[in-house]
Amino acid sequence: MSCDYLINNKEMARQNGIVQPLLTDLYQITMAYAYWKSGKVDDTAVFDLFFRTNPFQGEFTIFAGLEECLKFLENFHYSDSDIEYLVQTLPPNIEPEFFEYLKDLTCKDIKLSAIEEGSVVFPRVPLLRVEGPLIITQLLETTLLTLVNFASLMATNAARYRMVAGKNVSLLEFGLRRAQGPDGGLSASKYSYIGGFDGTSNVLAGKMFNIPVKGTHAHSFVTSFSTLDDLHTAVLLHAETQKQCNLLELAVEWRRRLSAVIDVSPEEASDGELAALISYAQAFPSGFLALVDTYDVKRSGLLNFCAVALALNDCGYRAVGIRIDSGDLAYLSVLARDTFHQVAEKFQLPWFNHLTIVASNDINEETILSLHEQGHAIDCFGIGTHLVTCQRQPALGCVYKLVEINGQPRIKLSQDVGKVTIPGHKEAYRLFGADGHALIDLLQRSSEPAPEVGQKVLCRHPFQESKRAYVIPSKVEHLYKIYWKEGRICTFPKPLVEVRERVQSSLRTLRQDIKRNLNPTPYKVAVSDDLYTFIHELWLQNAPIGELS
Ligand SMILES: Nc1ncnc2c1ncn2[C@@H]1O[C@H](COP(=O)(O)OP(=O)(O)OP(=O)(O)O)[C@@H](O)[C@H]1O
Ligand SMILES: O=P(O)(O)OC[C@H]1O[C@H](OP(=O)(O)OP(=O)(O)O)[C@H](O)[C@@H]1O
Ligand SMILES: O=C(O)c1cccnc1
Ligand SMILES: [Mg+2]
Repeated sequence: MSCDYLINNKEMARQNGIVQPLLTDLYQITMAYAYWKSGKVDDTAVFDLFFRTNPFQGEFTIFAGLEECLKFLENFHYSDSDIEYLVQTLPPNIEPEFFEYLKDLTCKDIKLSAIEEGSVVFPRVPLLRVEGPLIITQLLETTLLTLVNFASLMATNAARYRMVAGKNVSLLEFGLRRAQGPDGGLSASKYSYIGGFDGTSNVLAGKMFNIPVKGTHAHSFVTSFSTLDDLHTAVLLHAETQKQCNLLELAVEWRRRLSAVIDVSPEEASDGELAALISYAQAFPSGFLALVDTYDVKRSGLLNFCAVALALNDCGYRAVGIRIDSGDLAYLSVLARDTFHQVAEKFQLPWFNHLTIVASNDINEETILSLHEQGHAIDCFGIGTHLVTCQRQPALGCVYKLVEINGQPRIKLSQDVGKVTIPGHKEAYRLFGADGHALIDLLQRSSEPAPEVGQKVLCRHPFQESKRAYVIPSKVEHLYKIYWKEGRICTFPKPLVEVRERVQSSLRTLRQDIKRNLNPTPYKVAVSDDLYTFIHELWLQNAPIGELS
């Protein structure tokens, strides 16, 4: 606990400065005034934060963003300049006492219950339950939504990439340049890591969240060299003996010798590219990973890379690998691997077989699936645009709905049954079958006893009377923990690596057909018999009876 607290405090100090009470919609503050003016200061409310549909045509979502929500609650306070701004911005008839009220507002009376961050979650099951004074619970709406929506969408997207890539491939997030602004980029890096990426190219994300930072180099580095004369020095000190090696001479000689093995003439290969790779190798002799597609992978890049890698080997270093950023990634990666095998055999260097092949260039889930089908030799995908912009579905639709006020349930009706809210203060349970898989999520009224292992429970579709099933759970998981109460965090969020592990362990509890890419089976979310009756009675009470004329 003390260790968690330290981690938490360290990150707390680095909270994203723009997450603050005014990062909200104006209507939250105008409603707060109207509530205040109509004497609702002591009213208490319960809000549920949930989504209605899984993203990416999938049947699961990963819940993320909880830690940031807790930081927000902890720091919730209107500064003097916030109040000044509101005084200027709201209409002049606002009573000054309202601003005095806002000045003193904190989250000390809020209770926040939530599902553990990194868990698989499903439509309609509240991710957060926020209880407390009506005005403050209302004021939290937009900020909590913005903190949970993108985080969960991103973590889900990343987890889907991890699923299609499989566990033997590394995934790097390269998206900062394409992200929806700086904050979108930072969040994308953080939640990609949670979702199962291995690292990011985003240096600030690395520093802030302790995520491994990784990368190669750009085409501009290669094109900045045009001849071998562009090299300032040819020298590299030997890794062990520290003797001066002439890396340039060695590489040129290796290129000549290799041309027979690889069947490419050294005259075809670019000298500028060779100079660039030598220069990069001098700078990073132990971390030499070269971009090989600037001119022509087959005719230039591979030959130049192998020449520099063998020259480095003469100096006591092992190269790391290559990156391919254009062309047919299946074909070129296999070509590169075949080349490495040939070199390994010819020069008795077994490690050459295992050089890393990184692929990038507009990669998405479908590309990875297609590459797997075709066969490829890629060890690592660098993914930017499609991942961080969630191009396949740019938003998750979490909503924040009032379900109880002053102990009285509230229901929001809609012509669209899917949009009717499930009223009242509820608990959520995950029921597991004998084989260890999650079977169903069950919502109950909080006053009901929890379902028990081995005891038959009637699970009902919330709106379709005929859809119901008995479940005898082998395991019951209560999905909520209280994270915030009496003005403080009471369950500390776990460090990022543990949330990342939680994503994978939680996904393992889902049957394969729920996770498959094409036409996955929906996971069932049900309500208890009691809650079913409660919803429908309240529905009838609230739905006006029409008159036909
Ligand atoms: N073997 C493959 N199977 C399926 N998709 C692939 C394969 N190889 C590459 N791709 C994808 O095909 C697209 C190729 O895009 P595009 O034609 O714009 O790139 P390019 O011409 O190869 O490269 P650039 O324009 O950057 O020089 C990319 O999205 C890439 O990820
Ligand atoms: O393709 P993404 O998934 O977004 O990954 C990031 C891209 O960013 C880099 O180059 P950039 O796209 O800036 O230039 P290039 O496409 O001309 O290489 C890199 O080479 C990738 O192609
Ligand atoms: O390090 C890389 O290779 C990288 C980083 C960002 C974008 N594209 C590539
Ligand atoms: Mg690109």
